[in-house]
Amino acid sequence: MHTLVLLRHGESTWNLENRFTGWTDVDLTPTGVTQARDAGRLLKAEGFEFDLCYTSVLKRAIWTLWHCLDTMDRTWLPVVNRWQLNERHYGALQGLNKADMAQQYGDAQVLVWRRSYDTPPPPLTAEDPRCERSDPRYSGLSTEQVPLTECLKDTVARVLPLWHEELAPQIRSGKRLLVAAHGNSMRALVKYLDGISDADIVGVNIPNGIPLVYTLDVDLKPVAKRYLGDAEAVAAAAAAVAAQGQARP
Ligand SMILES: O=C(O)[C@@H](CO)OP(=O)(O)O
Repeated sequence: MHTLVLLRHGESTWNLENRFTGWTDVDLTPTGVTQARDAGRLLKAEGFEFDLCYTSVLKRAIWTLWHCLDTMDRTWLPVVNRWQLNERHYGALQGLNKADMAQQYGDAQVLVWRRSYDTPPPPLTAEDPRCERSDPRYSGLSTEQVPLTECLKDTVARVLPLWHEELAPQIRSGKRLLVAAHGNSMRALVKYLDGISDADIVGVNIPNGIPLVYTLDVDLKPVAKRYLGDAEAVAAAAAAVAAQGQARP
């Protein structure tokens, strides 16, 4: 048996402002820092140990991992940053308010943009100042690898090769992994691990800063899965994420 822990970043400044974020590199809020440290406390209290950590190249996930590890007194653990763990690219919606968009286009359209498997939001243009193609952290990628928008299917197409080529072999070799990532890069991985259909993934929302623990068999098939902490609080936090895409009453 293997243990894998996934952790969505704590609340970010744009989570608080209810703005589509995607590849925009925004910071944690004080609440987000507290959530990350609480995640570390929960993991430590249950005696979790890790050999290797993975995160994205976006600071809300990086800081979440650092705060979590600091709370566990494990800042010395090796950390690998991979752009493939970045949040799904939100295209031309990046920076816009989710409730405003629901007011303008309707809750159903915003749900399609946020949660459908294969409908991407409208793309950025390459000339848009929000476009990340000239960002030095992506200088090793081809132009096409830096997306102008993504649906979840596109995110799956970059997360799964990382899973098969790096994460899964590390786990098989006996390493205990902690992966700090984002709502939709985690949904991509959860969809694969749990065999969730394209239709059912629409209803899956990942709360901020709560460790999700998988027990995997020798073939890396999940035999158990649980969020740490109070189950009602976890459900309420996931429901709050789902509600972010609704127009204000
Ligand atoms: O804006 C985003 O990048 C993501 C995560 O915060 O939002 P959503 O939950 O709408 O996919």
